[in-house]
Amino acid sequence: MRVGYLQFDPIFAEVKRNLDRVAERLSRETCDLMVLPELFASGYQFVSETEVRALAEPVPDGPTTQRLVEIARERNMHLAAGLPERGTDGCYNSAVLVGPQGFIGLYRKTHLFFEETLWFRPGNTGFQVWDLGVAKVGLMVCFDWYYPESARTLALKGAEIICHPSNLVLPHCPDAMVTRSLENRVFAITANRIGTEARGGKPPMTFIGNSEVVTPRGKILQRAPRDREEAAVIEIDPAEAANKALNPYNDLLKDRRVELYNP
Ligand SMILES: NC(=O)CCCC(N)=O
Repeated sequence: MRVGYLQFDPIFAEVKRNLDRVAERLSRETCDLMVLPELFASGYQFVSETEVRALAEPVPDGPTTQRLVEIARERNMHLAAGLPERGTDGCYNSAVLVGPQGFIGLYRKTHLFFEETLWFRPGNTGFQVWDLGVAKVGLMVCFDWYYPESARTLALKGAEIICHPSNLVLPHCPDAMVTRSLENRVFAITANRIGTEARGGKPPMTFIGNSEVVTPRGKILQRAPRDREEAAVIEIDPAEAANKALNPYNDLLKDRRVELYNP
């Protein structure tokens, strides 16, 4: 199975331009599953609720999801990507999974970071896994990595690959995802953005790049640079995520002592 990430530098609010550039870049890639960053077509540093509402879109009928479906159909690939979603009860920092057959699923970011808490409602979908046939895939978004329960829940629900659209600004995640993959014996594909945003007189936010694919044994198969756009496609075997046995005496998930975990 060929999977990868598109590390990308969007221009804030230039949704059509960003989508066109992504479509052009993906027209040169062949893979089964490509992960794009969080808020990849809108940008990140919102300055008002009005701005968020203007850029947020319904899922799956909004333009970004529909364009992703078009690309998935044209390129015969699955895409996981982040976008601002306009729900019936407010806006969410969401991610969608689409494929050649169309829209597959929606995830709303559970753990909001920094000023996201001003603009978005906390996600209410919970962590979900979809069986693509070629692999079982789960979604989490950026700051969800800080909570081990995120990747653990996806692993317990059978995810072989965790798609992790991100807009990372802190330095720790790329190394931390090695542990998330190791402790859950899953593949993780983190797709981060690059660039800097400094809007509305706010302090600049610089995104750290370092998108990566990590194996269930914690091996980094590819990590992007900090400050260059990059599309990478790697051959993996999702079945490596099926066996949770560390040795004949230890099974990572079966051996959990849940009765002792409650604080
Ligand atoms: N957009 C985000 O959720 C950033 C999370 C903090 C970090 N890990 O950079």
